[in-house]
Amino acid sequence: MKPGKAAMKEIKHHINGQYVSSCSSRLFDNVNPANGKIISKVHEAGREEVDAAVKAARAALRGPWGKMTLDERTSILHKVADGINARFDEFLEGECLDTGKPKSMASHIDIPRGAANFKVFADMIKNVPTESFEMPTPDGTGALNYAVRRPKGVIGVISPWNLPLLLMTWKVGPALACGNTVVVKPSEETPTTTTLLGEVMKEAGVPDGVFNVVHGFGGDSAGAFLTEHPQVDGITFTGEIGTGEVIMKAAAKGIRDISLELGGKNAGVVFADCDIDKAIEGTMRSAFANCGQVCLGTERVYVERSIFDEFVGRLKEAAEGMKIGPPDDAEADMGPLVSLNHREKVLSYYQKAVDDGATVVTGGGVPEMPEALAGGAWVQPTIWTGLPEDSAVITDEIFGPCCHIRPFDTEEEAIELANSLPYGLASAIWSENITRAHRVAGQIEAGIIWVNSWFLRDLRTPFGGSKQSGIGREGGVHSLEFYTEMKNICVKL
Ligand SMILES: NC(=O)c1ccc[n+]([C@@H]2O[C@H](COP(=O)([O-])OP(=O)(O)OC[C@H]3O[C@@H](n4cnc5c(N)ncnc54)[C@H](O)[C@@H]3O)[C@@H](O)[C@H]2O)c1
Ligand SMILES: O=C/C=C/C=C(\O)C(=O)O
Repeated sequence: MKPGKAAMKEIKHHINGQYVSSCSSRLFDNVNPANGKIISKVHEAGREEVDAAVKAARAALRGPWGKMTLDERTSILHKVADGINARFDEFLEGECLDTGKPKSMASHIDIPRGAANFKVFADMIKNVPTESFEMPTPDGTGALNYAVRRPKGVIGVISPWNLPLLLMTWKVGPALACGNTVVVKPSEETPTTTTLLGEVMKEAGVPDGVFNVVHGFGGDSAGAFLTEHPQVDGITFTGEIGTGEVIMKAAAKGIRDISLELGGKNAGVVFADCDIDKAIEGTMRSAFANCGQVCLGTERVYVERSIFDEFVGRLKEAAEGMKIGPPDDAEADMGPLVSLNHREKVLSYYQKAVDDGATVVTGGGVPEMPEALAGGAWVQPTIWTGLPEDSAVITDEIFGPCCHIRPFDTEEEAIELANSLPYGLASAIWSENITRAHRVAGQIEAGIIWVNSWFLRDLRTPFGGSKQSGIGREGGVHSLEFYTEMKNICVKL
């Protein structure tokens, strides 16, 4: 190292309560997508580190964690939440460096939800009852059945890069509340906050081995090694549909349970009787928030013909009014995409839209940014009209700040268009006619429907996708269902 030059930060695995390097010394770059600069070097786990993490997690099931009372365990999880809040600025800095997202957004959504995910599920496991049934027996004395929850065991958690802390804790919170131990493989794009959480766990009194982190990529790397590991009892995954298919195959070996929260191509349906101010504001967020990198986002918008031109004009004006900027810019509405690689994918769809004959209402390219940010993964918010429904731009999840708007004439047509793809994660319906809104909500094939809102989250509600957008539900008691084994005890009286 040259004199005066600070050493590059290294991100290590967190195994059995210790930060450890990879035996292979294989490191990969963690890049700041706002300027293309390397933030840190990340250790890539091989089979050996993954095995050590899984073994630590298994041993911890039988250690102090497994012997704690529910009160002890849940009070530790409250301390984890408090620990995240106490180190709020460090989490915020780490999340925003990894993703480039505006601090104004991450400080309202990502980090607070990271803490809330521990509190909510700690409280839930204490308050949700299990069932019991009394039954008659031929001798007249009867029997009593009662169900108890037991931890599933070692849970493998594979999480994506778009809301790194939020989506990882959405799984780790309930998994630990239910008494499991975890091995987390965060996205290679966003390793920082998951690693920092290891320190918080330790400070909060979570016993060693309960929360482990291994870093690396998916196929033929840490992700695959973890999901294929025979000592992992359950796998919870959020990410792309294609990855979900691979993980499902891995889980089949040894019959391990899975929860899959996958992608989609969500439809917004805007009726002429909507409050158009609310519909524009909500569609803006659903198309462009987090630079369009939200699984619940709306990339297909269907608008009733009588308000189509007004809606397109106003969404264009709103999109053009957005400020694009780096995390520290308090005025910024939108940051960069997560990586230059992902920008290539998004821009390929921007080109495809033009090739397929779209009218580019706004955007369609790369914004001009100041010199210091020129190496970042910036992209313009983009709106199209005029594409045929079979264009890949309409059928594929792009995961960028873009949407296509198409007019419809009848409610039936809108429902048919919304349901036309093999995905079904979320949908947003805009109408002041509440009877119609209920009627349409009941017919749209998606796991999550918002009426006159978007991304309004109550953590007690079922969350997940229908069709190819996922398997299972998390949230509320549904998370408890996945992260516990229900055992029925039948006592002859
Ligand atoms: N339904 C939801 O709740 C939800 C939430 C957020 C994101 N998503 C979806 O996630 C996607 C964006 O995230 P992404 O690009 O990080 O997804 P991704 O599938 O590429 O990666 C997600 C994680 O899986 C790992 N992985 C990749 N290949 C693997 C393999 N063969 N075995 C094991 N692990 C593997 C990655 O390293 C990463 O940690 C979008 O499709 C989005 O819709 C869904
Ligand atoms: O990008 C997808 C966002 C998912 C959000 C949640 O899982 C949540 O709010 O719990």
